[in-house]
Amino acid sequence: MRNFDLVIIGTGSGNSILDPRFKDWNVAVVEKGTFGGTCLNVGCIPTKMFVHTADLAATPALSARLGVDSTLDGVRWAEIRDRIFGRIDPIAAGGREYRMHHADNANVTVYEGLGQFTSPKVLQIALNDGSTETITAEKFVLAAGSRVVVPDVPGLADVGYHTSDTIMRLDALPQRMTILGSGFVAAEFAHVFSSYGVDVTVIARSGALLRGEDEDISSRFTSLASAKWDVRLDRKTVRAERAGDSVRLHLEGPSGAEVVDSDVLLVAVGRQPNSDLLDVTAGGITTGPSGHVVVDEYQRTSVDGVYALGDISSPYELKHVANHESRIVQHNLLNPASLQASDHRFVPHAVFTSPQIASVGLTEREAIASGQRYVAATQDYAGIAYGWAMEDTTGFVKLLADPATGQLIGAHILGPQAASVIQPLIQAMSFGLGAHEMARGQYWIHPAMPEVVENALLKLVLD
Ligand SMILES: Cc1cc2nc3c(=O)[nH]c(=O)nc-3n(C[C@H](O)[C@H](O)[C@H](O)COP(=O)(O)OP(=O)(O)OC[C@H]3O[C@@H](n4cnc5c(N)ncnc54)[C@H](O)[C@@H]3O)c2cc1C
Ligand SMILES: NC(=O)c1ccc[n+]([C@@H]2O[C@H](COP(=O)([O-])OP(=O)(O)OC[C@H]3O[C@@H](n4cnc5c(N)ncnc54)[C@H](O)[C@@H]3O)[C@@H](O)[C@H]2O)c1
Repeated sequence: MRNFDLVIIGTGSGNSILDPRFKDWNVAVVEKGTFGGTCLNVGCIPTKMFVHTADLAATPALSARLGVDSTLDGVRWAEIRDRIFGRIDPIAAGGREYRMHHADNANVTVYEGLGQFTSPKVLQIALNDGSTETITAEKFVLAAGSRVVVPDVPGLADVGYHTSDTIMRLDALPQRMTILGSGFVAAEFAHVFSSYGVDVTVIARSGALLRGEDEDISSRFTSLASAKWDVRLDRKTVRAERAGDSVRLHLEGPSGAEVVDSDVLLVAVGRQPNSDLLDVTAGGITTGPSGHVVVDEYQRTSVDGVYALGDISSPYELKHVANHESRIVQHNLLNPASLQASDHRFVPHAVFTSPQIASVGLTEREAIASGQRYVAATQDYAGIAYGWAMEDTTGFVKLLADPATGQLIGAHILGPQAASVIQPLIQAMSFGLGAHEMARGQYWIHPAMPEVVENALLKLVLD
């Protein structure tokens, strides 16, 4: 059994831990799939590259309203797909090559295969070449991420469905696509494929899309989406079958039984942590009810010397969180006498759909549930000069603040460039800048989009 100073399992954010400071450590990296993990290969990066082209494809339909007539002549799917993966795949391959063969990594052994704990700090690896190797180490980093959940719908396994892992590599654009689910992945791919001209049906279990968002955001988005896509709310999916060339879903909803036929079915009902694949229980590592590895503020698991980061331990399932935690684990490995804690106070997210959505801090529902005193203010994009230029009629910024201190406790945006417009609000919350101080303590470029934030801040009625 080979012994290491450090074993890292997973090459998503786990792969960023190693730098020259680890040159004297004997390190093993274990990866069962494509180097670089979810974000690079099947997540954030390719999806946003598709979203950018979808935004372009959607522009002619929007610009006629402003007196600029143009037409969408076509979407060259195969060319878009091959350009995107022609850029990403070599990055993944280059990362693998670097870790496996570059002189910088002379102290690193890469094992390509599935790692599973057999006892505390003992990992058995089923290598891709069919052999098995068992390794052990003083320290471990669990960075094995999460995977797509497939719901238990009778017939689903036999009809041929896609997930976010496969949908971006379709051979050709379908005419009709059904998306089962109503979260991040559903909202982003519905925008991508509908902008390319695909007829999209979205099936939601509950009465709203993106219902984890602030209620005002979720209800505005649900009504905008329902005008563009065939949105079926409050539906239970009871069965799936093939009907000729179509995938048929049998649903039950407010008006009884119905069927939806489409050429392609995308299943997007969430992700689950890979703690079971890794058999962390055999490694003595505690998991919570959701299967996430339990960590303390220093990213330490229940076993001394074993750290975890990213989707395997984080309910946020976001790349910027995995990256932050990876920096914390890196520091704590190198500085055991002065541990740093992760900062999860203000974790933002954005949904790159149309319109974009971005959020940080408490929703109004959460603020009410917390029992704390708060004030809220809303500013429409339509009320600022750049909103006039865009003739935007649906976007808004909603802020929540503590009236006693002036500190922001939540910010929610639906509208153009929401993911960028929200950044100064994240900064203010992270550094404790008061709402009115933020509004009046700096210039706001006129007439630019962030004026929507300035005006929302000024509307907050503080003590
Ligand atoms: C479609 C999609 C779009 C997304 N878009 C965004 C976005 O825009 N912004 C954002 O912040 N987040 C986004 N995310 C989420 C983001 O991709 C994840 O939060 C992030 O990649 C998690 O990183 P990680 O390092 O924890 O895990 P991963 O990147 O998943 O890495 C885990 C690695 O571990 C390997 N592994 C797993 N089990 C084992 C084992 N037993 N043995 C060996 N290797 C193993 C896996 O093969 C994988 O390579 C998106 C996710 C999806 C699916
Ligand atoms: N822009 C981003 O940051 C981004 C983009 C994509 C994904 N992600 C990450 O990936 C994770 C996974 O995304 P996702 O959209 O798959 O999950 P999600 O948790 O965002 O949404 C899943 C949705 O499916 C619904 N659902 C669950 N079971 C169902 C069933 N049996 N039938 C119908 N609906 C069902 C849920 O109610 C929920 O609305 C997200 O949590 C997110 O953190 C992030």
